[in-house]
Amino acid sequence: MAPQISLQKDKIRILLLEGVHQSAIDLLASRGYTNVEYLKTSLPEEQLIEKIADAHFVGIRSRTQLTRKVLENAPKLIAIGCFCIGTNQVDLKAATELGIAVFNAPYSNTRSVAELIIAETILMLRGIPEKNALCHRGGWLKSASGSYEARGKTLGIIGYGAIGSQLSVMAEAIGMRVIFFDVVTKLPLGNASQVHSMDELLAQSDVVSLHVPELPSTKMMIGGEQLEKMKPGAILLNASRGTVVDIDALAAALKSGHLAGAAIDVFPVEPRGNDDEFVSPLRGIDNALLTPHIGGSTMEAQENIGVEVAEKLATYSDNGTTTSSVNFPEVALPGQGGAHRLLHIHKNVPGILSAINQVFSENAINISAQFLQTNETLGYVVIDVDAEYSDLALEKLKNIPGTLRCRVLF
Ligand SMILES: NC(=O)C1=CN([C@@H]2O[C@H](COP(=O)(O)OP(=O)(O)OC[C@H]3O[C@@H](n4cnc5c(N)ncnc54)[C@H](O)[C@@H]3O)[C@@H](O)[C@H]2O)C=CC1
Ligand SMILES: O=C(O)C(=O)COP(=O)(O)O
Repeated sequence: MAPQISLQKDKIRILLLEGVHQSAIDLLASRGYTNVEYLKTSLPEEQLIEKIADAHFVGIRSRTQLTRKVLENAPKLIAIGCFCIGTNQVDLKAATELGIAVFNAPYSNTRSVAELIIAETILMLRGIPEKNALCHRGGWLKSASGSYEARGKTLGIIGYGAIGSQLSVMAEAIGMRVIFFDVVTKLPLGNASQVHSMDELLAQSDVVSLHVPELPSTKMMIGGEQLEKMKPGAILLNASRGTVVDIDALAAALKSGHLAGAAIDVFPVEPRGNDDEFVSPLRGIDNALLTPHIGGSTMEAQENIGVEVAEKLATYSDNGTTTSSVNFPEVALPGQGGAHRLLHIHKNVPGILSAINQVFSENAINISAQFLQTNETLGYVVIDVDAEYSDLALEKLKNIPGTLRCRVLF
């Protein structure tokens, strides 16, 4: 039977992991949600299952793995807030099948990533990581050999989305030639141009920067073969996802000297928190500039993300609005006035809508407003009724076969 959720705000439990910004807690409090458990790290699966068992909302960043097993053990969960861009850490199929809405912050940290990549481009073209490491060991490598200006060099961007396209504009501003490869035809900004294959991009670029999401099609998209196709002395930058690059092949390409350097922000396996050890085949390679997944970690980005995602969760909780959800049909809902609002999330299969409408006609319940939106998998119906009928309607609605979640808002 689908879980019934209709609670006073102080009974709504919110679990926030991975040290999301204080702005999220403040926003939630300003909307009346104070029952928040706050952890600075992600949790391993078993501990997560324990914590999430009672949670109505969970907030995570890129590290917490919300697997099907975890979600199936979260009977009260209404929505997930990814306080970041990527949603690959969530089993979206499972979330959708379970009627759990997922939200993220698609833009708030994009500028931070693009700025970091510009900085790294310049540092890598000058061989700074290696020179810096030598200085720390008492060495002194004062030499122009292998050091270049960014001006006039070719930057190849793989994935020309929110980050890739901003990077394109910034790179042109320092005099770089920009080419990009994307699976979708994109409007090139400035003088950038789209190339038709990744091989073409790899063959032409002095610096290659990856800005694709983690998808089955992007996993290991840069392996030994692709690294081989890069120009000798080229530089690889990855601030997308660790699984996009074959890290062992990259270590080999750096050790052989085929690549001049790499700046890597994301790794196939990352520590859960700041107290855990970072293990990687790239450790100890001086011309690898390694950063602990901080592409989007600026005060500005984190504060904005905190507000943005907390706002989406609070609004979904308050009135059922799903605008910009990554897996739910999008509905922007007006206030409900004095009515009680029933939210019915169901499998998108034939017959459910008529079963829903039957509940109201058979029980002579007047509907004051009704909203419906579907996507391939889900149907989302919102029905406003007089307060006196909501308990009866809820009871009947949640027993309709195919119901995933049903709750009432007072
Ligand atoms: N290091 C960090 O802290 C951060 C990392 N990220 C990562 O960066 C990724 C990209 O972010 P956005 O630019 O905002 O995403 P986006 O969705 O705006 O752009 C991604 C682009 O990649 C393209 N793409 C997809 N598959 C491709 C393929 N096989 N080959 C070439 N292009 C392909 C898409 O068509 C799209 O244009 C995020 O998904 C996230 O994983 C995002 C923010 C911070
Ligand atoms: O926004 C993203 O996708 C990121 O990778 C940033 O992740 P984070 O919030 O820093 O764990």
